Formats: sequence, C-alpha cells, structure tokens
Amino acid sequence: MELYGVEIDSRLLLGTAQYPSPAILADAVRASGAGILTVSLRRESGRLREGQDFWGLIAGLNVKVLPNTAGCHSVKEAVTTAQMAREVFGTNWLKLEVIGDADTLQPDVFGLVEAARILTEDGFEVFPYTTEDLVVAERLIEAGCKVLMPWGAPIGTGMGLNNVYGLRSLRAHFPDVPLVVDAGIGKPSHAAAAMELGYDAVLLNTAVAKAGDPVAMAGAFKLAVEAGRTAYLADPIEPRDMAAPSTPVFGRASLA
Ligand SMILES: CC(=O)[C@@H](O)[C@H](O)COP(=O)(O)O
Repeated sequence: MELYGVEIDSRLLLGTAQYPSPAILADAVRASGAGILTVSLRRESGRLREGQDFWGLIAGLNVKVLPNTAGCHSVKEAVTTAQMAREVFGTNWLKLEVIGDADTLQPDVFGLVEAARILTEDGFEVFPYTTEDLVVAERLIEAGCKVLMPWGAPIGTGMGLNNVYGLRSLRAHFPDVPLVVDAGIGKPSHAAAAMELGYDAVLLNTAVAKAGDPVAMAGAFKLAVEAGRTAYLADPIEPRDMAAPSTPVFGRASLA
C-alpha cells in the first residue's frame, strides 16, 4: 500500500495510547506487524522525562510514525500542535483530528477542512480523521489531502462499522484515494469487514490497548486485516434473497 509516495507493508495502523505498560505496548506493536504507529504529542509528552522515554521506545520499534493532533478542538490548536509535532518527530506526516463534540468525539468537519488546507500549504501530508460524508471528503481532497480516514464509530466505543452504507459509498466514489477506517473498531471481525469493503487499511487503538491480553489481540487483528484484504481481492459472492443449493442434485437415489 502506498501512502503519500511511501510503500507500507502492513495495512494495520496502531495507536500507542492506554497500554498497561511500555513493554506490553512494544510487544503488541510487534505482534500486530503494524506498518504505522500514531503518536499523540499532547497526550504523551505531558511530563518531560516520561515523554523522552516514550519517544525512545517508539523510535526503537522501527515503524513509521504518524503524529496525531488528538484532543485538539480548534483549527488554531490543531495547527500549532501539528507544527510542534513536525519539530519533535521530523516528519511532514500528520494525522489531523479537530474534534467538534465532546460526547461523540466526532470531527468538526468545517474546522478539519480549514486546518487541512492550512497545513497542506505549509508542506504537511495530512491524514484527516473525518466522517463518511462524501461532500466533506471532496473538500478535503480539494484542500490537498491524498488519504482519507473516515470513522467506523466514535473513538473508543468499539462499536465497529456504524454506517456500512456510507463507508461503501465513500469507497465507490473515491476508488483511487487510499481510504483508512479510523476509530471505533472493537473486534478483529470489524477490521476484517472494513477490509472486505475494499478499504486500504484500518487504524485502531483502544481495542488492542484495553483488551485483556493486548499482545494476543494485536496478533488477532493482524490476521483479521490480512484475511479481510485477501477476501476482498478474491471477489466475494453477492448476498441474494433466494436460496440456491450449493450441492446440485442430478437425478434421485432409488431406495427400492
Ligand atoms: C490512536 C488514534 O489515532 C485515535 O485517535 C484513533 O482514532 C483510534 O480510535 P480507537 O481507539 O477507537 O481505535
């Protein structure tokens, strides 16, 4: 998969927050085979010493880092955080979150488009956390985004794909834009379902970090993403209303 001209081996993107310990985070990342890790400057660098330890751990994993403006509620805050993240991580890649509602953590799509335009003009390669809205998607692309990351469900809910119709429409409208389902995935089956829809990748955090066994769950997500992608490429059958015998019957057995 190619994102902003960079070839990425794995179609699983993993968040790095909320793990029980740094060691479990590192083991989970390895088990997941993740190709990209998101890192939030604001959440992780609260205390200087801890922040430095954390950067060291992430750097040692040798996985591409996608800094994230998690927790930003305004364009100004997101732009400032992005500029700081570029300094700290030395990358133009940015996962752009502009949160519009404190209960659902849904994106402020108006602020998102504005921030995406400002940051793209400033040389960032923006991965916007958005909804499945087609018009917003169009505006983000006009603003310079070359990847879109619609939500599956609100962050941290684990509800899976809330609007399969919307996600399918988005895929159909933008066949050539890399699309990543970001947020709300709770189980490997949700990730597989996203991949079966033809999504290029999934991004998740809570489902692994908060699992009873994060390392085992990370391995399960790895398999699910691979299975979903393989199934998509294998061209699944369409569901149908009428039954159709899977074992054709030629003639009848004579019991006489
Ligand atoms: C880590 C990150 O980028 C989150 O903001 C992301 O949206 C993940 O959401 P979940 O925790 O619901 O997987």
